[in-house]
Parts: sequence; C-alpha cells; structure tokens
Amino acid sequence: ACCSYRLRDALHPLWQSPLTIPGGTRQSPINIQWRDSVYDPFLKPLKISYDPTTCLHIWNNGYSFLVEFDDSTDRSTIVGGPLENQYRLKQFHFHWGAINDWGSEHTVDCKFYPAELHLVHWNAVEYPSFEEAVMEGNGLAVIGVFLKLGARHEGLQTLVDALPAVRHKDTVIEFDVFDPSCLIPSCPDYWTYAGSLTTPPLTESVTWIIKKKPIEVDEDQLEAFRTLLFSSHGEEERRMVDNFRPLQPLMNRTVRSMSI
Ligand SMILES: NS(=O)(=O)c1ccc(S(=O)(=O)NCc2cccs2)s1
Ligand SMILES: [Zn+2]
Repeated sequence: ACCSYRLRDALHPLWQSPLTIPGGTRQSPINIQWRDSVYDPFLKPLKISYDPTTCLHIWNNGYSFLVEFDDSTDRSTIVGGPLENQYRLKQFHFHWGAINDWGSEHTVDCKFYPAELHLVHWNAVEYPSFEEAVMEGNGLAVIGVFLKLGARHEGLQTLVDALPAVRHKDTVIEFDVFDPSCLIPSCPDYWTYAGSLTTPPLTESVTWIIKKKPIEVDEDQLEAFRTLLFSSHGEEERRMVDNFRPLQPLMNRTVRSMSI
C-alpha cells in the first residue's frame, strides 16, 4: 500500500497496550483505495431513524468526547445498508489531529481528513447487551463520517458550545436533545468493510459503514476539539489531540461500495 503503518507490535502511546491484537485479521482503521473498492449492487441504502430525545449526556472518557444515548429501546436505530439486522445507537465520538493535516482514522487514497466522526450501534436483535455485542463478529455497526475544513457547521456548534464543561477526563454534562443525523451527509454513498474497534478492546466486531462525502466544519470548531484534555482535574494538562489509531493492514479483505 502507499501508506506505511507503524511497527505492528509497538506500544501505542495513547493506550499503553499493544497496537495490534495477536492474530488480528480484520483490524481497523484502514486506507480505503477508491479504485480498489468493489461496487456491490446488492448493497441497500442505509435507513437512519434517530429520536433526538434519546440523547443523555456528553462525557470525556480520556480518549475522546462521547455523546451517549438511551439504548434501552429501539427508538434510535439504523437498518439496511450491509446490515442483516437493526442496530441501536449507543454513542458517537470523534477522532482528530493536533493540526488540520491529519486526524482521521481511515484515509482515502492515503489522504487524511482533519477529523472523523464515529456513530456506534449494536445488534440488539441478536444480543442481550452492548457488552456482549462488542465480542461478536456482527455485534457492532459504526458509521464513519469525515470532517473537512470549510463552512461552520451549525448542528456541530451545539456540541462545541458544551465542550468547556467536559474539558477534563471523567467530566460529564447532561445533554437532553440532539439529533445526530444532522452530522451525517445527505448523500447516500458509502464504503463498507469488516473491521474492529480502533481503541481497546480492539475486538473484531464492527461492520464499518464509511460515508464517501465529508461534512464541513470551520477552523474554530476543530480548535475547540483541541482544547479538550486527556488528563483529569488536578493532573498536569495533556491536550487531547492525535487520538487516532495508526492504519492497519487490509489483509484478506475487500472494501465494497454501494455506488458505482
Ligand atoms: N473508534 S471506534 O468507533 O472503533 C470505538 C472504540 C470503542 C468503542 S465502544 O463504544 O465500544 N467502547 C469500548 C467498550 C466499552 C465497553 C465494553 S467495550 S467504539
Ligand atoms: Zn472511534
């Protein structure tokens, strides 16, 4: 591939854990080579149905900031696309860089975006809990959306305005109503492949659905992400930046495309 990835058994500074899991054959993230993706006419459009009132809170977990949802019912779900079942929205979060030249986890033709949004869903049809679904090959479905520098994103701004309240690790604030579909491009085109979580436990349980079109955010909004901290109150301040995992080998996988 045109991109080099780090030594496969190096320790990752962010997690002090092995960068790869032994015997991993479907790790994420990967580089998506546009011309190598294969059009699959059987792929359907993804159907997204989120209820904004299922939003619970925003918290800084020391890796990223997460917006978590009430996943005790099927009020916020996705279905269709490459998925056999309906999946429930659990949380969404972002990955970003110290500067705009990098920050996304996936790359497209070896190009980084300054940030990437992940909306995490779990297969509540086949598994009784999120924790169990995390351990199963078809347990999770994550929608990836690239962020590029451009116009201010009004929907994102409501999140950005709340970030000062979750600046430190393990801080949380209530966040009652938010519709994450405002962060997903209206263009239906996506790539999909079988992969993993990109942070521990790195389990190979994710059907990735990566939107082809990015959303636009402005410089101030990206800078707001960079004001967050990995560190807790009272600790020496460590800026939360570059919270993305290095690219992983594609191995024996094909990236499918739902559009020609
Ligand atoms: N970057 S990403 O979308 O691949 C994710 C990494 C970790 C995710 S999680 O929400 O499953 N938390 C991990 C777990 C919590 C409890 C048991 S495992 S999602
Ligand atoms: Zn993520």
